[in-house]
Amino acid sequence: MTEHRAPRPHGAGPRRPSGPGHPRDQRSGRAPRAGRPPSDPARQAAYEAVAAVHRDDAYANLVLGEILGGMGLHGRDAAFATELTYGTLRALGTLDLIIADASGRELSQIDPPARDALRLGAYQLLYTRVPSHAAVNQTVDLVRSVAPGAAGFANAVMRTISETSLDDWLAKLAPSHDEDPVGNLAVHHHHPEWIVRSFAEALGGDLEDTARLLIEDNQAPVVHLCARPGRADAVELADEVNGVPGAFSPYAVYLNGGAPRELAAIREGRAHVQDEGSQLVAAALLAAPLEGRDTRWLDLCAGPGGKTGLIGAIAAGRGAEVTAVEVAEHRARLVEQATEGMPVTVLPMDGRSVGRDPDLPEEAFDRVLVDAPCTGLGSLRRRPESRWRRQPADLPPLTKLQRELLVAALRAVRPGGVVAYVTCSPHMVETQVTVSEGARRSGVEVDFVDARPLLPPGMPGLGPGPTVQLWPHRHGTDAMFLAVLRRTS
Ligand SMILES: C[S@@+](CC[C@H](N)C(=O)[O-])C[C@H]1O[C@@H](n2cnc3c(N)ncnc32)[C@H](O)[C@@H]1O
Repeated sequence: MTEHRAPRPHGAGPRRPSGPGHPRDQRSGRAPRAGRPPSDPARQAAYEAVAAVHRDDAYANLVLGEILGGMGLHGRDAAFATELTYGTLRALGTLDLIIADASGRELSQIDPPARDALRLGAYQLLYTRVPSHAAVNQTVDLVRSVAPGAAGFANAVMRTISETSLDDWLAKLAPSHDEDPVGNLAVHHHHPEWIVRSFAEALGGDLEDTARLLIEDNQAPVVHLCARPGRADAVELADEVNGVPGAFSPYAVYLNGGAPRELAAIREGRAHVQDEGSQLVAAALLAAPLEGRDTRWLDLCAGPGGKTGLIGAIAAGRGAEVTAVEVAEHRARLVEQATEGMPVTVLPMDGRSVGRDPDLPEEAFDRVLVDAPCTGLGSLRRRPESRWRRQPADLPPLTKLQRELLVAALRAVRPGGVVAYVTCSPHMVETQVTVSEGARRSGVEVDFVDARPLLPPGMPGLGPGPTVQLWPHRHGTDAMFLAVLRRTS
């Protein structure tokens, strides 16, 4: 196993307190022959993952697992590779500014393999405890193996970066806080400006709160389990998995580490992995007061089945039946797997066909969940690359689809029934605007139900209602949005 931890050198500039380090660069001064892979498998794995994300549009969480498995890396090597991969991908925009300045070149003028190796190298220099000489030498070795002609260039760029502390780089390259506070936050906390602006808008313009959110977005989230009602109890499950019961959801357990798929409770279908915020919004739909029949529930965007798994387990205890709709066939199959043994019927079809398909008649359901496809800006903690991949141009087609699905849901629900509209994005265009436009265009009369009392008592920071926005920095959950509408005619 390669050793990576080292005490932080005194006076080494602002670095992450718990970042990995390398105690001694055993290769210092020794150059490998061109074309040979560098000796450090963790850095090689991180490079392969970052390159695959940029070259093949891969998802880091998926591709890194395959790479680590293929290279047989585990323990501290795997942890170091993960930290380098995720940290580099999160900080990309800021690292690119620094590399461009240090090299005097546009990033587009640097060969992609050398560019990705430099990004990993700059991350080690500025955000970890890896000693500078190790970061420089290992990066030059890596560049020598992936872009042999660029080793001298990489050496010069890395040395230039290493001569300035992170604070000084940020002071030089970030816009001033007074003149451009959003631009300043974007560079300091590694988010594109348009995303910072959208978060600030959803937080009522409070930039200090926005900064807290951005900081939280750069942390790896705790894994949450959902103890399926009727199959597991959260307190007992917490004991079983050496976790702790969640702060808000009665079904939540926070894991202290380890691989969830190895847990017996997951294998046996007593629990599934699910962010606590997702549990809360799904349970809120079922907590809304309802007069009359309460046995036909609809989940209009079900794949891969996280919320259907919770709703289906509650339906089993309340004598209800769930229709779960999912347009992507492979995701519909995942819903089937996630709801095995539950009173759930999965329909692999377009949720917008309400009223046009006999399986989805109008005015037929008592409770409907629309967990709409969205930008996912509320779960950036989980997908390190997605903040740089998402673009404002993604919004118009997504919001059109969201509106159409909400209209379909309002037609599918019976008068007196309730619809929960949910997104894992706090962007106002995907939340408030979609809800008000969807309700207006649906052609049915609706009232907003105050969603706050549908969440556990005493939850802080729920705002003025009637909709609810959860936040990573306030609730430790993804930034889930919830609006509950009752059809009145
Ligand atoms: C945010 S995800 C739902 C997550 C899911 N509720 C869960 O908790 O696991 C949105 C889902 O909607 C599906 N979808 C997109 N367009 C759809 C449509 N027109 N009809 C039905 N499902 C759709 C996507 O394939 C995706 O699986």
